[in-house]
Amino acid sequence: MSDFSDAARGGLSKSELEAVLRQVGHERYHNRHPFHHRMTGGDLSKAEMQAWALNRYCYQAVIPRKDAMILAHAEDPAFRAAWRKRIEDHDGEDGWSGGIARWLHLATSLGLDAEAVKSERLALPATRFAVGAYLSFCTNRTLLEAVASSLTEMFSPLIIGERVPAMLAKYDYITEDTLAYFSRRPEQASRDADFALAYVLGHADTAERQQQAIDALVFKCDILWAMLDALQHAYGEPANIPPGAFRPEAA
Ligand SMILES: O=C(O)c1cc(C(=O)O)c2c(n1)C(=O)C(=O)c1cc(C(=O)O)[nH]c1-2
Repeated sequence: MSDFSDAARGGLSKSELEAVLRQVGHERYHNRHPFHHRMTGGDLSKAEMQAWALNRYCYQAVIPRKDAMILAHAEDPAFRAAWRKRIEDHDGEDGWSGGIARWLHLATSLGLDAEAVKSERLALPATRFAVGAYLSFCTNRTLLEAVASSLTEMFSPLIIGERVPAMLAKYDYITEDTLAYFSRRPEQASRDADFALAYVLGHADTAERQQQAIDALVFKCDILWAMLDALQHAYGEPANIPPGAFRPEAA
């Protein structure tokens, strides 16, 4: 396992920087998390699956807001034209015909109440803090760092490829319809990650900026990791459900 805090020392070529970024994902992406392994191993209770969907809704809901922050920081119209597709993917034409609506469908297919999910009231405190940290990172850091923080999407087709077949095989209450959200994501994520990676490789033109890009991706892996830590701590064995958070009987 690497400490990436000094990875750009002396400056890297574009291909070396790309290799470091891919190594960050290889070592730190949330497909390495025990909660993900329990999910793909068929070991989650239905309550844990519901808690995952309910908490993950908060992440989905913040994505277009952080992308709007990125748009606001971008001075190049061509950049904005490319990046705004991400907001359209999540919000759809009318707010409820894109990815957020499909995530809500996933949650309600698991038996959750749509209004309870949308209210985010029952999410874990750590989920709220993690998601809020992502939004403020993209608000307060440079455009390069915000774009680099989206590069976890380079690895999301991998985790989706692990998750979807396992969920269909191991949980009898999960169907293709439940998981419709994921059918479009790998293609969208590859398009978005290719664009973001080209931007980062083109704009991280000093050792300092390269290190900022690496740190941003490490930070984002930490966000995703912290969200699964919180789920495991709250709903795994023994359960430690914080006051006010989702309880299975209240679903
Ligand atoms: O299923 C996943 O594990 C996963 C991971 C990620 C990610 O790596 O950030 C995203 C998504 N899904 C996703 O659906 C999504 O729309 C998305 C947007 C972003 C981003 O940072 O802009 N990440 C992700």
